[in-house]
Amino acid sequence: MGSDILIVDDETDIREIVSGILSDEGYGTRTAKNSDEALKEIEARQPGLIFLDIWLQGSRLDGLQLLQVIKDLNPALPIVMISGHGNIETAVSAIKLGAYDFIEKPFKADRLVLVAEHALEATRLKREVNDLRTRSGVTNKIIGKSSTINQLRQTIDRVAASNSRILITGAPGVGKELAARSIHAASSRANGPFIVLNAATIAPETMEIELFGTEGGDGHGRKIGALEEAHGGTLYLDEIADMPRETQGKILRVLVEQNFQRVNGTTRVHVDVRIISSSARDLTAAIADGVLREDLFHRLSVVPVRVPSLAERREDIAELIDYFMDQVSTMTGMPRRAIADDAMAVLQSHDWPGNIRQLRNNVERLMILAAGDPSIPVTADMLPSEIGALVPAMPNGSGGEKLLGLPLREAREMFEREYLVAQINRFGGNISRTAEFIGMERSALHRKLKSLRID
Ligand SMILES: Nc1ncnc2c1ncn2[C@@H]1O[C@H](COP(=O)(O)OP(=O)(O)OP(=O)(O)O)[C@@H](O)[C@H]1O
Repeated sequence: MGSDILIVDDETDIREIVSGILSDEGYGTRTAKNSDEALKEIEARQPGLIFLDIWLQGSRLDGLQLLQVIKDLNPALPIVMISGHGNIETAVSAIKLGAYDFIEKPFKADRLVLVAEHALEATRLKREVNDLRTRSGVTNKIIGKSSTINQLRQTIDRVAASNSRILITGAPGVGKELAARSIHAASSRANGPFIVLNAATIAPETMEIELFGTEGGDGHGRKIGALEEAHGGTLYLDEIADMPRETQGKILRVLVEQNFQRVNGTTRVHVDVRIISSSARDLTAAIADGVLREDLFHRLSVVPVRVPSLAERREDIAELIDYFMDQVSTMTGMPRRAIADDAMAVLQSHDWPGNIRQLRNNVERLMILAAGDPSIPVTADMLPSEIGALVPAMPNGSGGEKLLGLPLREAREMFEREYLVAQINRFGGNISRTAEFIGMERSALHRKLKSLRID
């Protein structure tokens, strides 16, 4: 059976006709003659789509009022208004209130079916996009409560409102693109496109086609470039210093003139695009080396924004891990794992040269590889070696991960125990030789071994 459609109209004929046409198409239908019946049906089970008469005579709420109540209950539920001949203005106000579309009486069966199909399809796509966003982690949520990340949030809010060009700097994987997306989402261009062009991943010879598009020829078909696609929105130019110098000159012209020519084109294309650029490189050095044009740098960097590295905000690590666990779990269905104190201590003291991206990858790897019962917390020795390797190893060759989860006194005892056992073994159990080597009196070593409970 197709989706479940609720038809709300005070006229019996209309209810029957609409319901008949839609059930012939394979949809499940229900009907209601007034607002209370409609709300009861929605309460019993949420329909996939509602056809709603604008007037709804003899009803406690008229069509427009009911529309508002339903939209408050569930903003995502699509509603198509049924409008009488001559009240198009009301139908238009219904659309402003959130209705998906309207059909005007008398209507043709084809038109009714088409509108139903479109409304259901649009809702399905919206749901799918949301779902994919959550699964792929492409959300605009900036996680963290550290003062450095709060400062970044404030800067984003401040710069979003202006239309100025922004240059975002920060180490690889710190969240520069996420910051750019957040700026776009908080700006007046939020409903326009956000287009990403990563100069580091595009071959220099195709850069201009990607950026400006082409009229075709030269073995390429016609193609719209990123600048044109971003019209009315934001273009994010990632790794700006990786652009060929010649292209940099052309970008500079676009910034000055707000228009450009497609490759092999003859006319100029006018665009309204906000440019946010970024780089993980030291741009002063890139300018000195002649890699980045200084004039372009100044044009792009009207407002500089720096995203702090993860090592500058270690207090956010626990919350980030929690967030990524949720994300990976939604994405893959794998259960979340609790992190034991010693493992958390290692994760928080790691340097994270790949920043948040590396942390996210490691959380994912951990969830895939941490063997055993999912209800057992992940301990330090279960962490990927990439992270554990930076922790000093213990004398017995095992990783020293556990040490970091302990207070100094216990950590020292643990180390001394492992150290002494290894030395005694090295000297074949000979306490005198061990004492001599480690620089202790024989009697002191005996006392030490006793206090550490080493036989
Ligand atoms: N504060 C944060 N909260 C939640 N997720 C974050 C945060 N910062 C970054 N991420 C996530 O980390 C990953 C890397 O972020 P992003 O791609 O924005 O980094 P980048 O600095 O642009 O990287 P590159 O230097 O490689 O271009 C993304 O999955 C992003 O969603």
